[in-house]
Amino acid sequence: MNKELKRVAMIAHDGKKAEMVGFFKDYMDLLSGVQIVATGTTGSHLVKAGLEVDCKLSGPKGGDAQIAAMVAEGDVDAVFFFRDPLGKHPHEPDVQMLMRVCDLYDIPLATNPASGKLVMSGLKQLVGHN
Ligand SMILES: O=C(CO)COP(=O)(O)O
Repeated sequence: MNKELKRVAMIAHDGKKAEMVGFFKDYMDLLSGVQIVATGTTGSHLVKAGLEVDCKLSGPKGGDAQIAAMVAEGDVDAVFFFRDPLGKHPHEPDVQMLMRVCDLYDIPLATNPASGKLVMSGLKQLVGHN
């Protein structure tokens, strides 16, 4: 089945940012022409790695909430949110809200690189990408 892949969201807690940048370098081909939205600091790392990114606010300052709103409005096709299960996050309610909204609207949500790989391979099939 061929479907247009318009926009994906990328978010990583501090302990996972380097892993996220490495992860996405493997999917540059698939992502060419796909809009990327990210929380502020994650986005700045991805920009440094050569991606074009719509950077929202930093997560603790409302970035997760901004991306949740985009998901609710049907503007995001998949969310890659590499969470740090060992960290404490002052904006944990926003984190939970983003994940809840993904579940509510049945939007693929990968919270670690292993599930990220599976979502990416699903997206490849969806868009008929080799
Ligand atoms: O806190 C985050 C996700 O909850 C990520 O935010 P930053 O990308 O701004 O660090």
